[in-house]
Amino acid sequence: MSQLFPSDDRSVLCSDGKGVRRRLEVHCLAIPDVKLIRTPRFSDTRGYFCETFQRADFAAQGLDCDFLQDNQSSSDRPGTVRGLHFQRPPFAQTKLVRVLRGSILDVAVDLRRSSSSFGRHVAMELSSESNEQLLVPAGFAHGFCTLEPDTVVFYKVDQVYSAAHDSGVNWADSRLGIEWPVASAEANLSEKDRGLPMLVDLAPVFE
Ligand SMILES: Cc1cn([C@H]2C[C@H](O)[C@@H](COP(=O)(O)OP(=O)(O)O[C@H]3O[C@H](C)C(=O)[C@H](O)[C@H]3O)O2)c(=O)[nH]c1=O
Repeated sequence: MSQLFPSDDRSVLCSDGKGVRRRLEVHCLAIPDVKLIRTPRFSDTRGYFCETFQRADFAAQGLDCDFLQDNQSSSDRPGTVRGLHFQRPPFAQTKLVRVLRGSILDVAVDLRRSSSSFGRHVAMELSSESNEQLLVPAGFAHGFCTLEPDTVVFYKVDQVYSAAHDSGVNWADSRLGIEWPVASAEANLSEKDRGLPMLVDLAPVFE
């Protein structure tokens, strides 16, 4: 499990109309381009409220995200694996991932051939209670394994779906070194995902 690096000192104090101070936290992970994001949660006797994305707040942290589409998936069983997916250029997607119900191990694999972290990954547990989101830039394959029944994942993407550009790498590729919380034989996944290539067999996609 990746350790959180100290967030750089660009955490932003953003004020709202009521003068209430709130802080958008952006933390670098072991691959710095993948960010763990915490947005403020305002709790009271009813429960909580939080803004989960606000373009200007993100841009003030150098995260200029122009999201075009929202996605949501629900997985009935723990041990359900979706991924590792990406869209090839020019439909490559940056994703902002959060969990609405349940929990996941969220994984991003660096596919940028010129990157010093090519083939390496970050893995981060996200849950509906953690108030955390993962920002996965274009150039990464993304996938997750659910840790609880009835887990709902919501994510914003900055490029629309293109079936013709949909691609992926095999989640069970041992060379990736991903410590999944489910054995390959027990995982629940699509036939499409079972047939994805190992990284060594994947044609170069991202420079
Ligand atoms: C991604 C997507 C899919 N679809 C259709 C295509 C299929 O008929 C159906 C299921 O698609 P798929 O099996 O690719 O769904 P997941 O396995 O949840 O894929 C997603 O899971 C991993 C974690 C990701 O990061 C990707 O964003 C995304 O590929 O939804 C659409 O109509 N629009 C879309 O944007």
